[in-house]
Amino acid sequence: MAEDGLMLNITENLDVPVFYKNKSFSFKTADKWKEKKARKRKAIGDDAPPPKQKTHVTTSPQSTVKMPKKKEIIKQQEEEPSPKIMSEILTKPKVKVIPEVKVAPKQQASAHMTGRDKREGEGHCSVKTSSLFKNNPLIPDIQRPEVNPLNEEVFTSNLFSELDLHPHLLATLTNVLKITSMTSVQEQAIPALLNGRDTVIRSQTGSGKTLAYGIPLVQFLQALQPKVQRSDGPLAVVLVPTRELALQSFEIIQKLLKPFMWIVPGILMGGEKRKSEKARLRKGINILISTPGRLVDHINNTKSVSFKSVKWLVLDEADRILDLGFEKDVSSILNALNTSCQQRQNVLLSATWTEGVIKLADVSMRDPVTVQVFTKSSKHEEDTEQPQNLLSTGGSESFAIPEQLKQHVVIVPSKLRLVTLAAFIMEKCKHEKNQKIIVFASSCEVVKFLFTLLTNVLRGCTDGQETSSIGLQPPLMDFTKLHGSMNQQERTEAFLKFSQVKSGILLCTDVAARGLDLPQVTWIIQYTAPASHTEYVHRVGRTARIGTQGSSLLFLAPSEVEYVSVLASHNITMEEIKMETVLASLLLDDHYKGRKVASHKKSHGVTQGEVRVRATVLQTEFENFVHSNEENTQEAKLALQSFLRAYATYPATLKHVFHIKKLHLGHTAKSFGLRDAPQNLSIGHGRIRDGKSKQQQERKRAFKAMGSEKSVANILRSEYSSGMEPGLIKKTQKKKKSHNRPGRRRKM
Ligand SMILES: Nc1ncnc2c1ncn2[C@@H]1O[C@H](COP(=O)(O)OP(=O)(O)OP(=O)(O)O)[C@@H](O)[C@H]1O
Repeated sequence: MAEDGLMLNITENLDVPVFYKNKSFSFKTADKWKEKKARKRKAIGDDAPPPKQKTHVTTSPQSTVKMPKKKEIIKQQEEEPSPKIMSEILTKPKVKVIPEVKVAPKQQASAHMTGRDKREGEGHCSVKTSSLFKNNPLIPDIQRPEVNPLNEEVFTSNLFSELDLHPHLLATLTNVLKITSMTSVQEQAIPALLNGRDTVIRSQTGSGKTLAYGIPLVQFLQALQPKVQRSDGPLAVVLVPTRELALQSFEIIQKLLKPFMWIVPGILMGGEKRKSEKARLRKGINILISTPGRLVDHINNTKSVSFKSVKWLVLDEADRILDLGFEKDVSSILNALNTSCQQRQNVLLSATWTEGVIKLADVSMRDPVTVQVFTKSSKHEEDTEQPQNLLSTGGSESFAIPEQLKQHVVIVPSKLRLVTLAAFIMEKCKHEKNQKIIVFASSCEVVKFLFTLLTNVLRGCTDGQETSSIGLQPPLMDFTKLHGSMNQQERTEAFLKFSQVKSGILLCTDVAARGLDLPQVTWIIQYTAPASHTEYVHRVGRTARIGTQGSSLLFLAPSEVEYVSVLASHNITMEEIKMETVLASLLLDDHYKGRKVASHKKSHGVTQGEVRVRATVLQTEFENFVHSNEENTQEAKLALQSFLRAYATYPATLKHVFHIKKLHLGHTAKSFGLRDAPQNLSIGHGRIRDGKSKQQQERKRAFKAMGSEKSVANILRSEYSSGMEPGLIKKTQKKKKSHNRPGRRRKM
C-alpha cells in the first residue's frame, strides 16, 4: 500500500472504501471499528442505525487495510442494483462488500484544509468522511391517508372599478399596483368594510388580505371631514406580529396613500431607537403600524401615544400574534383603546383559524361579518354568523393551501441531511433558471452555520461576489440569511435584497414564515419540520402566492415519518421525492466527481456508486471546511447544540414524532459537518455527555429541564418582541446579576 501512495496516512475517521487495483479496501482500523461500535451503542431510539451486519471482511491486527475476498467482489458486481431499488440499497446494504469507490482529493476542499489535512491530501486520496451510506436507519414507506384538501379560488372577475372608490385610489391600484380585478377575499371583505362593519377575514396565504383591509381603510380616511391632520394622531392602528411584516404593510399602505399626502402612515417596531419613534409619534402618525410589544412599550413608557381619535383597529396575522404569546400585549392595547375610543371599526385577519383566534374575535369585534372563502364546493360563501360558529363550518383546523402549490416530502437519514440539502439547492440554482428558494431552519445558530458553510463550500458562489472572465456576473448561488439575532438594519437589508433578486437562497428561521410577501419564490424547503401544522401552512405560504406556481419540500428523518399523517389529519397532503433522486442531481456537477470510477459502474450509466462518491466528496468538503479552523468547528458545534435544543421543544402533541431521544447524536453531528459527536454538549440547563456511562440519564435530565412549554413560548416570542418589555428586561437583568451569565432568552 505505502508504495502506491494510497493513503496509509488515513486518520482514524476514515472508513470510506477505496477501489484500488480492482480490490476494495476499507480503512477501518480495529480500534476505529471498536470506537464506532461503542458510538453505535450510544445511539438511542428509532433513528439509531440498525445493528451492523456482519461482513466477510477480516481485519488484520498488523494492517489497517481489510481485503475483501475476490469472490465477494464478483458477487457485488453481479448484484449491481438497478436505479429503481437504489433507495433500499442506499439505506440497507444487501451486499457485504462495500461498493468500490475511489475518491479523489479535491482542490477546493484542500483550500479549507488544516495543515495536517493538506499533508494528508498531497498526492493521496484525502477523503476522511466516514461512510455516509452505512448504518443508516431504514427509510419506511410513507402512509398517506386520503385527504380532501380545501381549495380556494384566488381570483374573481369582479373589478375594483365596480366598487365605489375614490378615483385617485382606483388610479393608484391600476397604475401603481397594477391590479384591476379583485381576489375572492377582497371581493367579500372590501364591501363589508366599506359598509362600516367589523369583519373577520380568514383566507389562505398570499390571497391579498393586506389590500382587503388597506383599500377600505384608505377610502375611509381620505373621505373624513374635516380633512385628516397629522395632529389628529392615530386614526387607525394596525397590529402585526413581526418587524418585517410591519415594514411590508407600511410600504403597501404608503403606496395606497400616494394621492392622499395629508394622511401620514408610520411604523413602530422593535430594533429601532425608542427616542426617535417617540419623536415621530409626537409629530403625528395617522395610520400606526406596529408590533404589539413595541406599541405596549410606548403606551406604558413613553406615554406618547394617544388613542382618542382611533377609528380603525386591524389585527393582522392574528393567529401568529397569539402563538407568540402576545395575548397580554393585545389585551393591554385593547384596554387602552377601549378607554380612549368606544366607536371604532375592527378587522381581524388570519390565514389559519384556531380557537385562540376565535376567542380574540369574540373580545375585539362587534357583530362581525365573517369572510371565509370556501371551496370544497367551489362556492364562495359569505357568512354572517358569529365567529364562534366557525369551528363547526368545516374550516376549523383545516387549512386551505393554494391549489397550485406542489407539496413534497423527502425522508433523509440524519447523516445525509446536509448533502441532500446542498444537492437540492445546487440542482435548482446551478442548473435551473430563476429559482428563488427559502430554507427554514430551527434556530439562528443553524441559519448562521448553514450560511457560512454553504457560501464557502458550494461552488459558484462566493458570498454574493462571483466574478467571471467576462466580468461581473450574478452569482449562481446567492445566499442571504434572515434571523432574529441580526440587528434591525441587517434584517431590513436582507429582506429587501431577497425581495429584489431574481434567483437566490434565503436561509431563515420562522421569522420569515408569516405574512412576508417575497415575490417569485419557487421553492420552500423546511429543513427542520415546523412545530405545528399552522406553521407549516404559513411557511409554505411564502410561495404559490396570488395564483402563481410554487413548490415545497419538507425534510423528515426516518423516525419522523409519522408527521406526514399528522399533516394529513389537517388535510395537508404531499408527494414523496426520493432522497436518491435528489442526490442523483450531483451527477450534473463534475466538481464532485470521484477521480476514477470503476469501469463496471460505467456500464450501468447512472450508478448508485457514482452518486455515493459524489455525495461523499461533497460531505468531505463540508467536513474539511468545518474542521479547517477552530472558529468553524465552534460554529458547527453551536449550531448542533441549538438544533438539539430546539428539537427538545417540540410541543407535547408532537413528541411522539419528534423526540430528542430518537436522534442519533453522531449522525446528527455529521449533518453539521462534524466528524464526530462532540464530547461535551451543553444544552440548556444540562449537558449531553457523549461518554460511555450515564449518558442517557444525563440527556433525560437535561431535556426535562428545558422542555417546558414556558421555555418554548420564550424562545418563540423573543424573535418578535420589541425587546424592550420592562418585565422581561428586569427579569433578564436580575438573572444576569445573580448568576453572572447571559439571559436565557434565545432568538430564533
Ligand atoms: N387583486 C389583486 N390582484 C393581483 N395581485 C394582488 C391583488 N391583491 C393583492 N395582490 C398581490 O398579492 C400578493 C399577496 O398579497 P398579501 O401579502 O396581502 O397576501 P396575504 O393574504 O396577506 O398573505 P399571507 O397570509 O401570507 O400574509 C401581494 O404581492 C399583493 O400585491
